[in-house]
Amino acid sequence: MAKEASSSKARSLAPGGKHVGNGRTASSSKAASRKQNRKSVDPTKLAWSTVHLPSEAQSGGAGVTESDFFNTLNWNDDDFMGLQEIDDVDVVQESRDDGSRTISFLASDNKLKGKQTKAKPTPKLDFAEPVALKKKPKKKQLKKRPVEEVASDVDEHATLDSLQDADITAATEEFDEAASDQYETAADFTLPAAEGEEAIAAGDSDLDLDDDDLAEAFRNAHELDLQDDEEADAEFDNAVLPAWSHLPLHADIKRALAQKGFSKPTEIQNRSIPFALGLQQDAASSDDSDDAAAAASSSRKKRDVIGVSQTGSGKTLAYGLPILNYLFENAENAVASSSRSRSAEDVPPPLGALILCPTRELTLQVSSHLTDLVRASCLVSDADDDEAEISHKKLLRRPQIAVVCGGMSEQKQRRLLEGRFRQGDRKAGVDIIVATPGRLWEMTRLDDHLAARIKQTRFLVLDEADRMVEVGHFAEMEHILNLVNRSEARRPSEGKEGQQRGGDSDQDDESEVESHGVKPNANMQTFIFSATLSKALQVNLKRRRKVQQFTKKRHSKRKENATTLDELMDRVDFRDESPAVIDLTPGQGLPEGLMETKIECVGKDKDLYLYYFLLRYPGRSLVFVNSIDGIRRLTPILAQLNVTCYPIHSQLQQKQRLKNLDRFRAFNRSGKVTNCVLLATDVAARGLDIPSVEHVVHYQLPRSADTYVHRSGRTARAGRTGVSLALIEPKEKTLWAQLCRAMGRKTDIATFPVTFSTLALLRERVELALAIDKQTHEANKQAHDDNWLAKLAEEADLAMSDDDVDPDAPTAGRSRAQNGKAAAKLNEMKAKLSALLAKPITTTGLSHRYLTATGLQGSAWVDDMISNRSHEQILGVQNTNAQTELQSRQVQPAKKKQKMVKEGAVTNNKGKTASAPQAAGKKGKVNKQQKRKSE
Ligand SMILES: Nc1ncnc2c1ncn2[C@@H]1O[C@H](COP(=O)(O)OP(=O)(O)OP(=O)(O)O)[C@@H](O)[C@H]1O
Repeated sequence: MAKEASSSKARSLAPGGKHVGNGRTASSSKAASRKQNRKSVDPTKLAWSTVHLPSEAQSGGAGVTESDFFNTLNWNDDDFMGLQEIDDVDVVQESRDDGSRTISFLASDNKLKGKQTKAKPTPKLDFAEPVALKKKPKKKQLKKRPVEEVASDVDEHATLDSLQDADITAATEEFDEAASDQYETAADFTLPAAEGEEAIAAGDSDLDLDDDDLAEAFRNAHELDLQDDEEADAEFDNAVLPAWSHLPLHADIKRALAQKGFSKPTEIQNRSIPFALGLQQDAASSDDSDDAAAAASSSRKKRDVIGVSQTGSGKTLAYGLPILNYLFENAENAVASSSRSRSAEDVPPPLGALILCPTRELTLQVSSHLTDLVRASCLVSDADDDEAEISHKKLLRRPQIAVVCGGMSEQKQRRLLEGRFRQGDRKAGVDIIVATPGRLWEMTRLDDHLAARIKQTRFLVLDEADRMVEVGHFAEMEHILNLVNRSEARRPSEGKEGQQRGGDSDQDDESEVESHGVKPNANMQTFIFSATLSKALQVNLKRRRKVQQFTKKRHSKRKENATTLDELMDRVDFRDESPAVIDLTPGQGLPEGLMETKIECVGKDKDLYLYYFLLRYPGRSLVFVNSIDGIRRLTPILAQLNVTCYPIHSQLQQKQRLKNLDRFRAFNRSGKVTNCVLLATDVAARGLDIPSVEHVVHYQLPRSADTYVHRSGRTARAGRTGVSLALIEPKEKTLWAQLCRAMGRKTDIATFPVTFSTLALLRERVELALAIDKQTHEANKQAHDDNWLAKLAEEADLAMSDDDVDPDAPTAGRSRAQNGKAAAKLNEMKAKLSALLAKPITTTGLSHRYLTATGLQGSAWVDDMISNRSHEQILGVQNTNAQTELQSRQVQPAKKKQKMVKEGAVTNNKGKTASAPQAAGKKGKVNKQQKRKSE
């Protein structure tokens, strides 16, 4: 075997990347002798140290403040995040005759984390002949610490250079104790972001090593140890999860489900997974049973599925589990076969699944949901250790998921798509791509390799399908679907036989179109899911084969009168002649636990009612506004009123969008839901799964029933309860009636009970906040105009006086004195509002100074205080939640009437509760009449 050795310095600036260098000036004889003492070492045993951010970060060298510095960093690139380095280590690459290579790391003992007495010196990592390692030693009791932590401990006291061998040994002894399993250590080492959910969501958890040689060395290290996992791969005991026992999912997936506490499948999962796995051949919906197409398609084992079920019912796993199951079972085969075919013809390996979602946040969430399950499937518990830990060796074999969406670095997404190194192959590419159509097409059209992978995808998912195919929304969808679609001439609708195939063979139809050197996958399974796929759409999807729709004539006609229905039928090339349709929506697609309610009020009072609701019923509330301008107006007003709110809309930077979502999701230190508001446009209406959202408020009505359903579905998820409140102004009444009609609603929803005396007390606060906002705007505008003028004057080298005002400017004529006056007024209003906000609201008839003087009411309040039931901000009322309030009014109509009268609401002559402005107006009239009488 001819060997040709070369020494290299490797560098990487990727998260989790390493920088190996021997660039130290080693002119001394000491250095020379150190070189002589070098031997081949396991890279995972080296004492890597974390690379810290440049000192500008601390000094603000790149800007005025530290945050300025961070703002100047391009976070879309990798900067120094996660980089680790080591000096004085040689990376030696040796080529063999057969084309394989070996990589070894040469270093002296003092470069290791500890003494190497326990571990055998690592042999050269050999691609061709992996060396079987010793069985994994038992874990020690001491808790494992990540390498970075230990390495930074060392850094704190001295540089590696200056440390004596003994010091290094002492500093790393603790780590050495803990890291008895070298490959778990390696996994910690190479997956520093693996502990952070966000990183996983963004796809950072992969072995994201930029340097090929280094990563290959790690890969080999991992591969060598993979054989150790066999005992953990034991059969799953179905008694642990009896409700899942009828679904033959991979044992590790069942372990993950148990670990996540998903004790039984949700109904959509229960009904759709059997079709996807090929267990059930009749369509789930009974009306399909007489359909000859169903019989025809029974020859096909694994079915295409169209799933419709209410929001929050677990649709992600309904399509995710069959995909993961396929990939878990076929992982090794797929990679092995892909590498074979690649070496022969250089054909890109097929993609496992392509999941298309309408929003960026949803792509991240779907990816995170599936990654979570994949990670949970890799948990192994040691007999000595109660706590299960992730086996990174297992994780390496599991499907990799990458997100492709706008607003984030395209370059990084490209790199993530390459995936990590795996058996017998170089980077085999990720298995699952979760993408928004825009960015995916942008990347695909310039990348034949990616296009070829997509073309062969085994699964295609359209999540929120109705939205995805909405006319004019995702022009790029058409291009992507064209990639995976077979030629139109081969579609079943043209009457050609032979499209149905059982089994999973991907190479049995030679006549299909070829481009990019590959054919679309004849066995691709298509999953289409949404909470709002209309019945008509489902029926037509089932009958699509009967419709002669693919002639060019019809195609052009469709373009003119296209509907969502036609779009979906025309665009998706189901391989299954009659996809299984599982529709579990009883009618409107709203979750069972949702309590809908409304408040009718004049438009200018919406802010007041919103504030009332948010103050009276604290919790996690999602407020939908129709426009970005609306959000920009409301955010500062709520902030003035001390309501913690985070905006989210499409014009916000993606980083900020995600940050705001995270803040909204966050729990406080004691693990409780924080009282906060997410102010959102419909960018957050679909799919987002945020735990414990108690209220959804439609500040403005959506323009379609589907959007109303999706917005409302952000609460009452996964079997929980929640409230959806619509604020309806008079001009929205027609729209509301249309929405109700579209949802097939016969009776209107209940009006939310409002305590008008409390509302009146809040009016002053809201009016002040609005005035402050207006004044601030004016002041800002004035300052902006002044600055502009001053700048022009400065550039022209002119002196400015009060008279030098642009006569055409709207604020023209305002003197400095006037500006000063305005500022003083603004400060005064702010002070007044602060004083109001500092004092809790006191309900009528109650004095918080002289509790005992307020009789029964006061003593009841004291009782409530003692038993912790009183409202924090409104004295005299109990801390009830909106659901209880609504329920109690609905359950006790008689009591409700009484109470409403007591609270100031007026019932009209039809016995219905009057809407708020009506009530307020009538009350005003009544009071005036009484006043006149008494006079
Ligand atoms: N079998 C299960 N048991 C318990 N909880 C589950 C199960 N499957 C999924 N979930 C949980 O249910 C929640 C909602 O799931 P998911 O987001 O998939 O709903 P969805 O139907 O896609 O909602 P939407 O229509 O709004 O997109 C998630 O938090 C998920 O973890």
